[in-house]
Amino acid sequence: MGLSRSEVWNALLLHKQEIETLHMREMFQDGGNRFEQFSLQWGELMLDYSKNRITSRTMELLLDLARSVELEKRRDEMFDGAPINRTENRAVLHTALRRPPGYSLVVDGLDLSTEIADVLVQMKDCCERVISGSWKGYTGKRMTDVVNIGIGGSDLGPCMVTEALRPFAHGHLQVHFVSNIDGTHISETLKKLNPETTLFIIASKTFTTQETLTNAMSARAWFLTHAVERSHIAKHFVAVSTNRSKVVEFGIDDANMFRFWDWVGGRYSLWSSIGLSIALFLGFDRFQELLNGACAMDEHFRQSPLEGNIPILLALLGVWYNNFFDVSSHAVIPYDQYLHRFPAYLQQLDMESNGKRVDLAGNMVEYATGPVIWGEPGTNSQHAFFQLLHQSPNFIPADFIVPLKTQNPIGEHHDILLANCFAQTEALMRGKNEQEVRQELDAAGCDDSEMNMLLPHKVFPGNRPTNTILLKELNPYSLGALIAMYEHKVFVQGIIWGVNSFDQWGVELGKQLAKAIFPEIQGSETISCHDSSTNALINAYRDFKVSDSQSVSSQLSFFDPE
Ligand SMILES: O=P(O)(O)OC[C@H]1O[C@](O)(CO)[C@@H](O)[C@@H]1O
Repeated sequence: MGLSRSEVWNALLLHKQEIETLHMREMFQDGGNRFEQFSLQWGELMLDYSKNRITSRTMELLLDLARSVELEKRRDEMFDGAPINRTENRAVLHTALRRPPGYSLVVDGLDLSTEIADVLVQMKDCCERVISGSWKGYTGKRMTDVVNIGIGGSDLGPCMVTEALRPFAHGHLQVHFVSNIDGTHISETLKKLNPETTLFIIASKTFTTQETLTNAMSARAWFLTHAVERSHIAKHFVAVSTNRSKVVEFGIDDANMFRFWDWVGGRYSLWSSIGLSIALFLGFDRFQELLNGACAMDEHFRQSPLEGNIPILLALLGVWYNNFFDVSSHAVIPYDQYLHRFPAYLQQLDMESNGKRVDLAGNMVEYATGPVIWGEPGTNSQHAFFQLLHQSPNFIPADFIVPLKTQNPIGEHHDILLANCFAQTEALMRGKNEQEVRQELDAAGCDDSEMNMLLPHKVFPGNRPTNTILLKELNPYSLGALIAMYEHKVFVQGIIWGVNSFDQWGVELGKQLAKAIFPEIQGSETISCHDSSTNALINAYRDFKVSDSQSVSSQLSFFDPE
């Protein structure tokens, strides 16, 4: 029977109607300690989910929903290496990358732990050589800069982590990330670099990704204009990939390849050798702490009962709004500038995983799946889109992520930051009702006509749900745990919705069409084989290129409305 026709789904629909009119403000007033009831402490991480539109009955029903899809069994299948990525017939074992040494995991007769340990040793050795300066460039100088060239999972995770953990960096190296095919990205990055002291990491699981290979070739060409000798490439280019033959074909020394495996999904790969840029920036020990934090969260996810399990609770709350309140978006607001890339990272993790319209059997789902994930750090976001969070007709649930310790204790900055954060979740929950606005306007001396004009604009409906995730400190260990927490949240939602969270066929069509359009853009024929819109766009660009190459003035007249 389909999920949306199941008994528990119907019970949730009915329950939603019962509690729909309840306001969280009243729920907090109605005796009992909601915070105690709906919060969890796990090590140095605390989840406060009391500011949600839930009662204890809601949570019982949501937990029943989780049980009805045999969540625990499905979770164990993932950890044990069953081929749960069915459309690609692969296991999903990024969790194996962060297990402690000596933990054996045999899949298809192969002990993965030995392979994983070997690559970690290779990464550690590379880090030690680069950090100590014994890894020398073609003129005998030590490396000062590392450029990670990759895209999607081969960029977003390492980029987010190195930004988040900047205060923990060794200070011996700068890291740069080049992902976009837009030549601006690599050009602006290369401008800052000295070829004699730069190490390029070409990071691509498949080693066939157009953006990464094009950027890598441009980097190699730039390097060779300075270094001249091709043999120098070995000292300045390393690769991270599952595809040895393509790496060698590209011209990277076999010894300079750090491998990983097809059972590591791109968006789950920062724990693998894709994390080399992280390890180089922070030092290998700190990278290991990141793995340890993730491993601790894995154990929490595997062993805690459903009702005390942080990723499961977050996933169920997401399902509650997505499927029963028709909310299709979820905001993530870190109150920490170092986490400024965290929402972008989560977008791929969540949306590439659960943005699916068919279930595992290939049937269309009859309910919403993955929400749109978006966000920006506080307090900047307060001055950008919080207006909508507070007063739009529909509500958008949000996660507030808050490290209690600042790495930059200057003046009162941190106290003001946290005051704002706590005020926002309180305001979103409480709102401001008509009576309160009236009192305020009265006190300000408003007459009746002004009062009536202003009143509706100044009312805040409140009842807008938030989760607050407090971390004692943002450090490698807690960040590892935080990322793993979201990975498992996404996994749980995928299980509930019955989709394959580990493939991404939806990115293929655009890639295929771009391959067809590329030669058309470079040719001399007027294009007429697409729809009229696409033909016109291609032809406009081709015409522009011709006129641009003839004169700068014709370039300007192209945009002239006359
Ligand atoms: O690491 P690769 O193989 O270059 O792929 C990069 C990214 O491209 C995608 O396949 C989507 O286009 C992602 O899933 C992946 O993280």
